[in-house]
Amino acid sequence: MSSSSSPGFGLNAPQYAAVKYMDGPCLVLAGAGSGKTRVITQKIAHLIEDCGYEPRHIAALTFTNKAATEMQERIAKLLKEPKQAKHITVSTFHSLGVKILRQEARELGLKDRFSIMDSDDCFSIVQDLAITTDKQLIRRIQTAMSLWKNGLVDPEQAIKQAVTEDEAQAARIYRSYVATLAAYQAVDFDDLIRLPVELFRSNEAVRDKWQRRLRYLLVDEYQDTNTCQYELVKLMVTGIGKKPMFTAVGDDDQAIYAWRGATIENLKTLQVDFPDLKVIKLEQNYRSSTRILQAANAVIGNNPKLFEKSLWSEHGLGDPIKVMAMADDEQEAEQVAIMLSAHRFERRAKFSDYAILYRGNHQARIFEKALRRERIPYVMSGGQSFFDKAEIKDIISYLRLIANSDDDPAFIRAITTPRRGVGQATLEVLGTVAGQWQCSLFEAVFKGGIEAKLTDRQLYPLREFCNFINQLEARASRVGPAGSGENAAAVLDDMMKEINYEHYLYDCFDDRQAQGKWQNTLDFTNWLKDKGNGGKDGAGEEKNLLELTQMVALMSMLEGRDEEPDAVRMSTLHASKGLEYPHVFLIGVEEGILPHKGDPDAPIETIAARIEEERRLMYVGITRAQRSLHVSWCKKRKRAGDSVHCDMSRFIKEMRLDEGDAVPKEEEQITPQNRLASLKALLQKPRAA
Ligand SMILES: Nc1ncnc2c1ncn2[C@@H]1O[C@H](COP(=O)(O)OP(=O)(O)OP(=O)(O)O)[C@@H](O)[C@H]1O
Ligand SMILES: [Mg+2]
Repeated sequence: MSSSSSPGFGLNAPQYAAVKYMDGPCLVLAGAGSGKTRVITQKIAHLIEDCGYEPRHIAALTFTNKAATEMQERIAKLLKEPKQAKHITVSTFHSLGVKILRQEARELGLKDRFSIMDSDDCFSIVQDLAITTDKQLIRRIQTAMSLWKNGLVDPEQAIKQAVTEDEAQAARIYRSYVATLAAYQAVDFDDLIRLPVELFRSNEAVRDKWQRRLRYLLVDEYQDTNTCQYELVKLMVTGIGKKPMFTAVGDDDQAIYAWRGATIENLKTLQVDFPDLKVIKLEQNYRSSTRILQAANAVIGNNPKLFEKSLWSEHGLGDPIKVMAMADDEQEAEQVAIMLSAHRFERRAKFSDYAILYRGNHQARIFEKALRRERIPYVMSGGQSFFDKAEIKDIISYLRLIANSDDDPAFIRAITTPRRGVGQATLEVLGTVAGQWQCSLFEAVFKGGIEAKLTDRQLYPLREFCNFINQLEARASRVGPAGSGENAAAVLDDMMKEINYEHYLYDCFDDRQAQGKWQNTLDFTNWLKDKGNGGKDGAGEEKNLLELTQMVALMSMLEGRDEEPDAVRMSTLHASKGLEYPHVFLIGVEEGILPHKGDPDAPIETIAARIEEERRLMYVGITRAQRSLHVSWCKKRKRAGDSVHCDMSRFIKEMRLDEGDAVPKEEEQITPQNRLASLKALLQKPRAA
């Protein structure tokens, strides 16, 4: 057992050892809540304060932007000079990729103002290339392409490897897709990591430069890196005559991204590739009370073990875990909302102390309604992100076009929202000639010969639009820390005024909708201005409009904005990784949902592997809770209008709850009718610590 006395930095002995270890590569392998992320922040402070590292020579990789922001704030608090924190690269793999690509774009034949396509853009591109509207098919092709990219398989290799006709078709589309992105001067999310890897592999000088730039690397949630990300880490830390300097932390029991190409094998590979890797294990959990931890250990005990681990906590037994069987999903949502409200009242807790966690986004809708009815404020993560809202994407399309006029998808969206007298027929002609001339739509508008293709009346609004974008571009490129004084805020404000977006919204939607949408765009532009000035307290780097645009593209990936009002967090299990909440409601824990039903025709070993991954997801969910955990499942659930019978998830049985962990009888459930009495009863009970 680890000692809980603190040898320094507020850490236990093995944590301290991991922080102090500077002789080479180091892997901290430990269960949930054991302080892995804390080791990373403390180690960064140690590198700066005690080892003479300059902040700009340190890079820490986190799994989400939110985690990165939090980490940077925490490090700032640990430093004698908190301002130094902003010079540390704390980012996701994808943001680091953008940083590298932005500086090395030319080496890759990209302009430095490349666009980043989100998965909707990519969906449309594949749709065009595959000449199909079959959404399932398009998604399958997208997934295949993503796995190829993450596995560092290029189109020619993919074509050669294809066995079935479906694979061959996907591989051919992959080849055209890569060419299309190149024509748009655009990259997709997978490229953000793949391209730096290719660059570092092929260009020793560039790799050397980045190795000198980033001298110590730290990786959080290492178990969820994919082949490509692992390759990037390796390329960044190894070189002839160079001692690899990095610390990775991870937990094989929390690997939940195999479906996106992540591979736990990377944990083993690390030991093979770096034979003198120092492996440190942590066993004390600082997050959860013992009952929660025991349930988590019991569940994950059903998976085969890669590494032996056992977690314990000093927090005492804690509240019993409550399992609730609900009649149906309506009742589940209603009950959870009422119970949460009562629980919060009883504990005098904040809304933000609560999280409602679920397997899939579709489960959230019914809860949103119930929460609204109970007047419980909530924020969503891992669902439809703020940045995926149509109005936000409209504004972003302008920003993207200002940054990169070759970005055809952005061009089409911006020129048609609001409409500027450019019709579909005009755009089709423009698209055809741009294809023939091998140039972007924007470029085609001014190319000699276009007059023969389009009438003056068609051409005029096109040119007016392009001139408008050019003017904004000229101003935007003057924006920035070293700019001539015109800041991102002014350019944004003028742009919003010029396009008269508010007017457009009121034209297209009813007043209430338009108002909501307009408020969203205001929230967005204000947030953007704030980021441009270096964030809330100016703790981050100042950013120009181009950098802001690229940052926004990344935000849409996994998460929402980073503000934290006092609200209940609603999140998918995937998006809850690394986070902790005093009180957690884990909902919809049924066979078919968690574990997810998956493909019934899959071969046995993949079914087994899938159940194991689902079990890890359950483990992640349970271990988010600090003090209380409620688990609910429904006997019936509506699916496509029909009410279908559901069974309790095997994972609930696997929690091996004892008598103390209550399963409330139906008559004990709180209903709107007996609610007052229930609340009174709650208040009369002695309050838990
Ligand atoms: N030595 C310690 N003393 C007191 N509290 C600690 C210590 N180490 C970690 N903690 C606290 O325990 C909680 C969990 O730590 P942390 O988030 O770093 O764990 P983790 O291993 O990264 O968890 P996960 O696997 O879920 O990402 C945090 O609130 C952290 O501040
Ligand atoms: Mg962590």
